[in-house]
Amino acid sequence: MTEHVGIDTHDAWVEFPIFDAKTRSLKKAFLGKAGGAIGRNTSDVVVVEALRDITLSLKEGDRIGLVGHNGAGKSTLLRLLAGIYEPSRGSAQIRGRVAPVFDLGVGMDPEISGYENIIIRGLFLGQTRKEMLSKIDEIADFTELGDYLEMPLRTYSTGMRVRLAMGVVTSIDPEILLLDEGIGAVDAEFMKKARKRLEALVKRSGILVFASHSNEFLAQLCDTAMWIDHGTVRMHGGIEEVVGAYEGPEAAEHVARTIRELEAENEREKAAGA
Ligand SMILES: Nc1ncnc2c1ncn2[C@@H]1O[C@H](COP(=O)(O)OP(=O)(O)OP(=O)(O)O)[C@@H](O)[C@H]1O
Repeated sequence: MTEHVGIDTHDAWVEFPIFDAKTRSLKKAFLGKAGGAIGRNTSDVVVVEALRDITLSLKEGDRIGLVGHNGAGKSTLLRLLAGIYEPSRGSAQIRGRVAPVFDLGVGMDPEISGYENIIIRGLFLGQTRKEMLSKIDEIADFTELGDYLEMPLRTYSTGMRVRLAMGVVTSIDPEILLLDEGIGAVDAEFMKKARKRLEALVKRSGILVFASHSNEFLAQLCDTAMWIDHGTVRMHGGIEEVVGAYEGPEAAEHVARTIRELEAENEREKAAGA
């Protein structure tokens, strides 16, 4: 039986043709320190091979973090999973309602107020105006933006925009949540609150895929990790193990400590609530 919510990609590639590249002498795929390989396709056009041979299977309850160098392909993978990019080779099958929290500008209008943007972003994510109106007070409370919600969005800082986007996304029950780096722009206290909502959301159903350079955030939100290296999957496993292989033992210890602290905090909250 096919599960209702799931992600399956098979040998998926994403290539960007670059028609104005000045690399006439380029014969073979070239690998730099940052970025995907630069090569040529069958029509001899220069292409950036942002993702190569990505085979990945995620099911309900999976919370996966993406790590890797600049230009490794993390954001491209999120866009592939969001259906923004089609694989140029191979296949990608996404089942479930997807909510991407990146490109914070998408589905938002800088000239209208925070309140109006909450509605607009909800519509962009497939909600009706009526549904959004019934949730708007709760979302407004969650964002803690107060009177700023009456102000045009262009007056907001990055972190304030992320608060708005997180409020909308966690209120609409997406089945697949795709988060990019940008959410690191919120302060520690808000992150704690957002994490609780995200955890609850992922528990209710759902899959989380989160690309970040912050091991702290990764440890807080994910339970497995995938190391993307020059567009390919280098390693997929427990978060501590993958961060350790990518960054070394100190980073792995930081992850382990963060997980222990979270567990202790959850225990304390449980005891206080009992
Ligand atoms: N629209 C595009 N056109 C051409 N090349 C692109 C495009 N988007 C991404 N790339 C290339 O694809 C590769 C992967 O980029 P991507 O943004 O996915 O990396 P990333 O792992 O998210 O990096 P970072 O950690 O720096 O955000 C890079 O080589 C980049 O140059």
